[in-house]
Amino acid sequence: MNRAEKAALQLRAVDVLRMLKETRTYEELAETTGLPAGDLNRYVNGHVLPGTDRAREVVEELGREALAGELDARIRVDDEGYVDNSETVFDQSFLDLVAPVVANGFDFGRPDVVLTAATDGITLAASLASYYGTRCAYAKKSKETAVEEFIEARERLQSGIELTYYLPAGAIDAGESVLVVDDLIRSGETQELLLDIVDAADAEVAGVFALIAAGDDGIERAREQTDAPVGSLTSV
Ligand SMILES: O=P(O)(O)OC[C@H]1O[C@H](OP(=O)(O)OP(=O)(O)O)[C@H](O)[C@@H]1O
Repeated sequence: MNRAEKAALQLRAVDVLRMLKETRTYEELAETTGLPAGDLNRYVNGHVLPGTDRAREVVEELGREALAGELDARIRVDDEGYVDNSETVFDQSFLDLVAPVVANGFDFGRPDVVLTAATDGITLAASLASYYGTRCAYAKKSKETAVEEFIEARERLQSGIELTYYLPAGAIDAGESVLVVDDLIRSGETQELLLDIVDAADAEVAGVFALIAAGDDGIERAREQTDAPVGSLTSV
């Protein structure tokens, strides 16, 4: 890890601690983290940065658990099992905290492109792409007027409706590594279409990630389609 990477990790740990501090006293934060309250106070106030080992623990272990807890608190599930996660996908700052935890906590290789499906996956994909310093692309259910060539993926859904996703052909180049992400995975149909697009582009799958897995079907379906790591931050 070079000096800039160390500094970035230390700053991300401070971001995670600040988020946790919003709903905790320093004593409670000390209990959650196992770190001394005095040190935490200095980190949260920006007087001192946590060392690399501590920073890594905060971001990778504590961060993942804490963010999953925060995510759970933001999810609303209605009587029919439909998930409302607008509190999460509309909060770009929260997703900016999620990105490093996802990138460090799962075994995804560094992608060239983070790919999602419009609409709700876009803010997560943007945070991850920004974290990795790579491009973000999203497939849409309709064709953009001025674009001439598309990569298309079509599927007949369980409901019987036929769904096509379109991605401008230049968005992914052959041989590139693509991390496929979405806010939610339920049946896995959307992820399957995105994986088909990666395949049609002759690109490689770096991984499949969803913030929320509604049941196991979608995750299992994605695992059948790729050997790359597949995971979610939480499940309902
Ligand atoms: O695993 P699946 O069963 O395919 O479900 C997951 C998809 O459903 C939602 O999108 P939706 O199609 O509702 O479009 P939206 O993002 O525009 O709301 C969600 O954002 C995922 O893309």
